[in-house]
Amino acid sequence: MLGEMEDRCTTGFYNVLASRKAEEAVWRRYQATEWLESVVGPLGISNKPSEKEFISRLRNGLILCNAINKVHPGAITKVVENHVPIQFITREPQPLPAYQYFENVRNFLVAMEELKLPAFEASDLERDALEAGSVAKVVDCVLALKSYHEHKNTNGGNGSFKPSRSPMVGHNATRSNLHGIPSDSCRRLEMNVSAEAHLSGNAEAQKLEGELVKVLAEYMADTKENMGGNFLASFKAGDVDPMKLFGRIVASCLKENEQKKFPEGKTVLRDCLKDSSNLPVHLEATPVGVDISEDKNSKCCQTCLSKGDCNHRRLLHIQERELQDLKTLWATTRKEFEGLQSQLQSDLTQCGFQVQEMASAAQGYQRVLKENRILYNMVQDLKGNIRVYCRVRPSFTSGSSNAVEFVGEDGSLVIVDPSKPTKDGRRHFQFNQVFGPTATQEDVFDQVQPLIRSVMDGYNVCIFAYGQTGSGKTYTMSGPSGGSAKELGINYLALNDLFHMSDRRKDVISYVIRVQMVEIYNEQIRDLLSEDSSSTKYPFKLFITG
Ligand SMILES: Nc1ncnc2c1ncn2[C@@H]1O[C@H](COP(=O)(O)OP(=O)(O)OP(=O)(O)O)[C@@H](O)[C@H]1O
Repeated sequence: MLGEMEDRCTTGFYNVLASRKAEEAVWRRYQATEWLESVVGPLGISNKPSEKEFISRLRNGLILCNAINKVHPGAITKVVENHVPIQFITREPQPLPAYQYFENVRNFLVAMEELKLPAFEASDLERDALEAGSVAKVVDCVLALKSYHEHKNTNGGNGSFKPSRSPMVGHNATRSNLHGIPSDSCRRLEMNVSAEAHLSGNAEAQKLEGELVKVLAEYMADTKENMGGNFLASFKAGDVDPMKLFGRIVASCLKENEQKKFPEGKTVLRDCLKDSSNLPVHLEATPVGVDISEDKNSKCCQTCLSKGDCNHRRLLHIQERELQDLKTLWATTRKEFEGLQSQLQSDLTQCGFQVQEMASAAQGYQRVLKENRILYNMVQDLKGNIRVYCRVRPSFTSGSSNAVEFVGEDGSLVIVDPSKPTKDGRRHFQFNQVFGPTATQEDVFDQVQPLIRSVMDGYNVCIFAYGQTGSGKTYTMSGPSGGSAKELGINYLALNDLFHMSDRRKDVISYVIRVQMVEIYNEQIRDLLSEDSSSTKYPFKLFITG
């Protein structure tokens, strides 16, 4: 029966504290938000934020750094800014890259350490770390900074400052079975929390002790049917040792699962009860979350522990956490770097393939071009190395008898001597092609244009006009003087073509074009471009006319 009562008593006590802790945690979070806004301006979240909102907003460390710099100017010299205007910050802002906000958070934690103010672990700000206690640690830290700020403002920074700790105990706020204790007891446990924040450590402890006594007394009174005369008599007879009973109650508080959330508990209790021979045996035997044996060799730590606190141990713990955070960050960064490296590698390989493809395509193009050129000039050869065309000039006098009797498409021409209309007066000629009196300059050039391309491919070509005076040589080769663009002769059209082709191929080959103009007259060759009229230079390339 006593065991059952102990269990109910313990459960009820926990539930009251859990309920109170939850209320306190909310109130403290609002207090922290309000103070931060008063120091750094609007945070862009509601003034009564949820745990998630609160932590999300502090995650990049910017607000924390700015706040500590306001409280203690110069505490952090370099703050990594996030240039997102406050009005654009959503409830779930885009986080900075991990390494950037880690720098802010780390600088803030170091600055808090230097001010000897309670800090938290960087991992408490992680997105997934919203577990019991992690937000409370951040809130505690902000409120400690707030208290320090107020201390500085009131005392001008004189006198030592002792941050007041959260009055909460490490217990799971979600614990159920709230019905295990009368509801009016719960109500009576509600405290004026704003007044409590100003209580000293001793007064706070005394008040908590008073509340504990009240709860236990009320609970025992409410369960008087279990408190029969035998139980009270056993107290009187000394069968029940009150110290042992209390020890058992406390030991139940420190069950292994609770130890994880309140690892300092055993150390504190050991120190409290070390002079007592009534320390329950099973409390000694209960495994705890923190192994204090590691301190056995350190006299310094033993001394510290005897005072109830060990800064070295706390620092070691913080540094271990930070080391763990750094390891995680390092692993993430290495993974990102490896990803980038393999991406770059595959991009380079891809690039290499594309260059290879382009090179082989260019090679193929050159090969095809060469084949094409060979075939093209072969066709020109097949058409005949020497080609003779005939152009019939239109008659100047209308009505005069025409000597041209027939012009065939196959290049045949029949001439009739008007003075000999018999068979003897008819002469037949065969050319590559015959241009009739109506043929235009363009018709004639179409037939010789393919030869211009052969010139550009390195073949020698000669086009010249031959005929009696007034038959139209100059007209065909140069065009009439003062004529329109349509009447330009072969010389001009061929040169135009040469320059166009040279321009089109300029990326592949550079051409040098030279022009000579000579005249053969009375079997004398004369250079028409030479200033020396007696000059008889005559190696020519393109054409002659005269
Ligand atoms: N196809 C043609 N259509 C119209 N007019 C032409 C044509 N061929 C020649 N003529 C005209 O005939 C005349 C004589 O032509 P052109 O001067 O070209 O002869 P030519 O053979 O160069 O003579 P020469 O040997 O004396 O220099 C010119 O007035 C020219 O304009």
